Parts: sequence; structure tokens; C-alpha cells
Amino acid sequence: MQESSFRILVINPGSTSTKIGVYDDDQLVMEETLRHSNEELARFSSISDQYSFRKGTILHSIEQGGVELASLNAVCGRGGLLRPISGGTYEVNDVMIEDLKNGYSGQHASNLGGIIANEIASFLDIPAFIVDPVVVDEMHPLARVSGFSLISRKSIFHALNQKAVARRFAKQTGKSYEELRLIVTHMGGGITVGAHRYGKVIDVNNGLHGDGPFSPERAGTVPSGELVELCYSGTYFRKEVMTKLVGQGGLVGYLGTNDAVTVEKRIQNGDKEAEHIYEAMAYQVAKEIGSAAAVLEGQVDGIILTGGLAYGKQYVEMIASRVGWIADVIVYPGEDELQALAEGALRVLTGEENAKTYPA
Ligand SMILES: Nc1ncnc2c1ncn2[C@@H]1O[C@H](COP(=O)(O)OP(=O)(O)OP(=O)(O)O)[C@@H](O)[C@H]1O
Ligand SMILES: CCCC(=O)O
Repeated sequence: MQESSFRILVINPGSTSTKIGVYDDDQLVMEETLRHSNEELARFSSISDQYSFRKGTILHSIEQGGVELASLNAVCGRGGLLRPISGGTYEVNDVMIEDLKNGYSGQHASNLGGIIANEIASFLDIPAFIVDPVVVDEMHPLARVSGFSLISRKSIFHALNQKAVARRFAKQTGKSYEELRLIVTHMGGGITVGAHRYGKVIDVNNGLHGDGPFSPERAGTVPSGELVELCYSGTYFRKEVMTKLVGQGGLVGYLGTNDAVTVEKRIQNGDKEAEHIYEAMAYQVAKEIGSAAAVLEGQVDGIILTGGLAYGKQYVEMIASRVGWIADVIVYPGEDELQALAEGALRVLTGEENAKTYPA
């Protein structure tokens, strides 16, 4: 049996769970989803305060899984709301840790990925990395112009999974990611549609802060004049409006659930409102894909649909029927962010790529 060259621990913290994996090169050795109850997390006043609790659960799980800490060669975490940076694998450094702790571009569970990876790696004296954080910013200058001079458009999206599936598609077609023009649509709790041109995401909706299609939990773009009126109506506190846009927006706001499987069941049982809203979500995604096709000047090698919603056959069909004329639609349901983290670290460990230095 061939000896493994590199053993990598990967860490993907989400709002209610921490997913971890141990890889020998790109082969999964152990995987676990550590769920955190509301009560457990309510003890902490900020996301960054959760790091030692989450680190403890990770170390416990690794031990239970029979993996020797000393056998690790690197630790790789999902990167968070850092300064805008180009895609790739970054070695964790002090500036990055400061930015993650302070939430340079905001608070997000993925901020903990780099912090915990660094803690574990420092103890073992091995390298710590992050790969394709949500702030990957490769936007074309034209894409930054919002039309309102006080606000620039920002790139905040599912960079890790979007780039991973784009690379997977490239491999399957015998091409390199850098040769292709792709539209990648990640559809999870948030939805982001990226125009990938030759390995760079030159335009994408800001999936976190109100831009693009509505999603299971987020409102996406809403008419700005009416939003301003609502904010100044005296009816809502700032926090309430923010929650209605992100967290309680989209499907939750209309139908009271963020679960597309429940929505599909309701449709099967004859719920016309659920059918209408679900179709509207597909319609908005298709419209965003149409915009990305214009960004790519109609030269599109494939439209990739990914994320949890891509499991929904009816939902995928509603999108494909509107955009299939642009290019072939490829469906990679779910996400494989742990694998993407391992592969990102491995590209550096094997010398295929150099680690980038944050915040260059
Ligand atoms: N088999 C399925 N059919 C239809 N929808 C599904 C299916 N499985 C999951 N989903 C839906 O996918 C959505 C969640 O997707 P996902 O798990 O990718 O989101 P997340 O990881 O919580 O958020 P994000 O991807 O934005 O980080 C939910 O609305 C869920 O109901
Ligand atoms: C859009 C950034 C990732 C997320 O949905 O939280």
C-alpha cells in the first residue's frame, strides 16, 4: 500500500455546526459534523469568543476518531470575512488572525476557521492555511460600480465551493479552470451566482448583504426606495430590518421555512402560495444567470448548479428550462467544502502552488 505523503486536518465552522475532516492527501480518513446547540453558543457574546469551545470539541472528536494529533502535517480552515483578496490558499499569519478576531468585514462563523486552524497548527509546529474565503474578490472594475456613488458593489460569496466545483468540471472535461468561462450558481441558505472567466470570478452577487436572487433565508435585492421608506417609518428597529433581510428573508419571510424539502412537500399537497414563491426563487436565479451570461459576452462553457437546493429536481428543472439555451446545465448537488479545503492545502504542500501571503 502506498504511504500517504500529507495528513491534513480541515475545519469548516458554520453557524450551528463545525464540520471537520482528516485527509491523507486528498483521501478522506475521518469526517464529522459537530453540532452546537443554541444554549451552548448563547454563552458567548461574539462569534470569535467561541473559538476555544469549538477547538475543544474538534480535538475531542479527533481523539475519539483515533487520529494522532502528532500525525498531522497541516491544518486548513475555512476563511472568513477578511479584507478583499484574490482566490487561492493563504498561510495564516498574525494580520489575518487580528482581522478574523476583529471581524474586519463583519462577523461570520467562518472567521473561526483560520483562528482554530492556527491554534492547533501552532501547538504542533505545522503550517495553517485558509482557502478561498467568502471575501475572495476578483471583480472586474465595471462590476464594482453600483450606480450610487456612496456604495460600491462587494464580492462576498461561496468562493470555496464555487471554485471547487468549477475545478471539478474542468477536470471532468479535460481542461484547466483557467481556460473556461463558467457560470457557477451556489444555492444554499444563501444564493450566489458567479461569472468565472479564465479562473477569476469577475462578477458575483453579494450573497450576505442584500444583492441578487432571494434565497431560503435572505431577501437578496429589494427595491431600494421602498426599503428606505420602511427603515424610516418608525415601525422597525435597525436589527429587525436586518434580520428580515438576512436570516428571516426569502423563503422564511414568505413561507415560514428555510427548508426547500418542506416547501416541495407543501407544493405536492396543493399549496399554491408555496408553488408561486418557489418558482419565483428559481425565476430570480435564472435572471441572475442571464446577467452573468451577458458579463461573459455569451461565451459560456457551462452553467453549474450546486449547493443543497440543487438536490431538488423540480427546482433545478425550473431554472434549467429558462437558461438551458445559454449553455449546458451541469448539476453538482450539495457542497464538498471539506474536500476543497484539503485540496487547497495539498496544492501548496505538494508545491503545485505557492501559498499566498495575506493581505497581498
Ligand atoms: N433533497 C433536497 N431537495 C431539495 N432541497 C434540498 C434537499 N436537500 C437540501 N435541500 C435544501 O438546501 C438548502 C440548504 O442548502 P445547504 O445545505 O447548501 O445550505 P447551508 O450550507 O446551510 O448554507 P450555505 O450553502 O449558504 O452556506 C435548504 O433549503 C434545504 O432544504
Ligand atoms: C455568501 C457567503 C456565504 C454564506 O452564505 O454565508
